[in-house]
Amino acid sequence: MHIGRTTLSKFVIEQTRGAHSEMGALLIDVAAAVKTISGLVGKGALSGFSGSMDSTNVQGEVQKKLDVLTNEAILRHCEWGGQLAGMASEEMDAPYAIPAQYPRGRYLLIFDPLDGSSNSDVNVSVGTIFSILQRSTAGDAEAADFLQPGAQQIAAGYAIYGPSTMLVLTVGSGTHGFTLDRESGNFILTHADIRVPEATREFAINTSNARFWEPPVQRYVAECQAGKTGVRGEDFNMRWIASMVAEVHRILMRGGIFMYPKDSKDPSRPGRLRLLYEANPMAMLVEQAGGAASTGRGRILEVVPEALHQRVPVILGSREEVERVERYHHDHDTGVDRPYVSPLFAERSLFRD
Ligand SMILES: O=P(O)(O)OC[C@H]1O[C@](O)(COP(=O)(O)O)[C@@H](O)[C@@H]1O
Ligand SMILES: [Mg+2]
Ligand SMILES: [Mg+2]
Repeated sequence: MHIGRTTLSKFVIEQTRGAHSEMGALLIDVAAAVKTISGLVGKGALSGFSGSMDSTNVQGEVQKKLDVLTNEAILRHCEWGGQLAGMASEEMDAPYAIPAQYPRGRYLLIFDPLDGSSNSDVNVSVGTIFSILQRSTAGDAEAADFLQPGAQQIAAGYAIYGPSTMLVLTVGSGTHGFTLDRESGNFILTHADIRVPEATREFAINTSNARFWEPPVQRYVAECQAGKTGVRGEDFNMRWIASMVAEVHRILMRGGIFMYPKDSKDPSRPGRLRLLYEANPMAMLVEQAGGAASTGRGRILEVVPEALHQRVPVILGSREEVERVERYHHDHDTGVDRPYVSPLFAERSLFRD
């Protein structure tokens, strides 16, 4: 495909020809919503929408004004087109029913309208994540219709609102990036067939949670930190933006591993990130780009969902690194590995003679 002048509309019409031709129109509506959100987010403090609301969402998180506005933007752009049986989002307790006056279709759209929203007031990249599933029959969707393993996604993508706005998309045949041309208003294919480098030396994890991690993750991170002096024999670099979209985008561009693993901080939660509208779409994008996405104990895309807002451990990125972390989980679960000993307490450390 000729890079430079292929627009998103042209691309999706070509790629969804046949069984999923109606989905092309839905993706074009999603892209229109992304453009609206890009404008809103890009105004920054001038929009008058900085800061938090008095409300919390279903996960008990204080909603930002932008969480609510971006959610509305996607609902309004996508509800009328006739492709959808329903929508669900991080910001709504239950699925959104398509208003009676609009036609229905067989697709389900589930999204995180503003990912990394804690960053929106500090002018750091945020994003939108979305996943498209299908219902076997047309009609109004219920929550149970969304509870499908990620392997059944028909399409997935994210938008990143950074110095440039990009929409990164898969319809099951590779992962492709489009950059918003602000002059023409078109998304132009600028990153065809993105490939995640297999081996890398960059990791991303919120180390403030280190004491709550399981031993396999403590082992992996300790080995990265030990660098040249440890078993890896090489120095690693670390990044943490606190915006999953920005982390995944960096990994798609230059490799690395991103982890929000299982931890014991809140025993009622098996992880921080949400399966259906954060982990699954990102897992599909990363796998389609040749990377891997795991809970540490299995492929994310094979997790059978039990609830709309279910959380899941996430370890994704360059294949070799993800497989190593999986191996450490396996070693731990089967008792093969030695217990992790903090360097502070190891032989000839601060606390030993
Ligand atoms: O506060 P932490 O632990 O750094 O969490 C950051 C994580 O939370 C998230 O911001 C959650 O997304 P939301 O902003 O959509 O709730 C992820 O993007 C990111 O990986
Ligand atoms: Mg999010
Ligand atoms: Mg969000």
